[in-house]
Amino acid sequence: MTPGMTRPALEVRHFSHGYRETPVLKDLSFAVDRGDFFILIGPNGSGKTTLMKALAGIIPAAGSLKVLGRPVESYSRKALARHIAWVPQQLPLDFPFSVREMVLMGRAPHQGILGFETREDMAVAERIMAVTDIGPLADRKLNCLSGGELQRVFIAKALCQEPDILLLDEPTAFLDLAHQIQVMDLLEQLKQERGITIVMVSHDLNLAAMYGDRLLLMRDGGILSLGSPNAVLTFSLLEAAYGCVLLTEKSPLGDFPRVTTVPGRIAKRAVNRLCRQADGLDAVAGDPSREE
Ligand SMILES: Nc1ncnc2c1ncn2[C@@H]1O[C@H](COP(=O)(O)OP(=O)(O)OP(=O)(O)O)[C@@H](O)[C@H]1O
Repeated sequence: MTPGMTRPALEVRHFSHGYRETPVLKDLSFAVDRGDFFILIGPNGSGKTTLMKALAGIIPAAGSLKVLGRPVESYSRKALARHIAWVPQQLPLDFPFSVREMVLMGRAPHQGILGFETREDMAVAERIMAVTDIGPLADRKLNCLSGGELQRVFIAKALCQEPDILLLDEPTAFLDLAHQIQVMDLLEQLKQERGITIVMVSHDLNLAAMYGDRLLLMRDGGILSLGSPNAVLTFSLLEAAYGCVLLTEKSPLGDFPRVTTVPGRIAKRAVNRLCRQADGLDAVAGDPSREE
């Protein structure tokens, strides 16, 4: 076994970051195991993107970060890019490049000083464009693509880096349902067949439940919970994080939870019904006019 294979992919110790005076990441410590599908969840503004940017080295953070057992500072920029690839949430639209050119840019960390593409670089790019379903778009300019197509191009560019660790900020945000599953299946396949560690942000708790090995639930710049989907996606933790009622139950698809959003009017009716039951007024059950 290669030295360092047993070390976590990422080790975060006492990570803190603030924008101006406001603390956004508050002393976070955790590790991501190699080959894990690790998903960050949490409400808007809880610090998920900031944490991902700090892991990707885009913004500084106080504390320490080890990548594959080595301090992140010990890597050159190019060496780090051979280990970690990053797909941001906000994708640049204004590049005057074709899809193929953009995907090939992912090969840069593997190229020599002159940056010429080899036959192998071209073959890797073509293979990855095929698996990400963007082959037919190869000659289109980026500014002529839909949001979902652009998202798949940037995922393909990151995969072209052939990284050990893939960081993705809401990679399914602009995708239709079929492409959401296609991208998540592809990430799962990369994890299973190549041992790639996947760290991603998602607002989709059901995708997180179905694909995640471990979930990190953030609230207000801190870690509210870290563990398996069954441990993290509980009624009380989700209510504490999101401040709304979410129905959690065992999924009919496997040993993971299914989370259903509950509209306010239905939550209110359910609470009213429970209150009436507690008061011994069950006779009104079934009379919708009494449920409001
Ligand atoms: N460049 C910035 N300057 C100042 N404050 C920022 C900046 N970027 C983010 N913030 C603030 O930091 C906090 C965390 O933002 P962040 O984008 O990390 O949250 P998030 O959990 O990813 O949110 P979302 O789910 O909405 O994408 C928010 O209060 C946000 O307003």
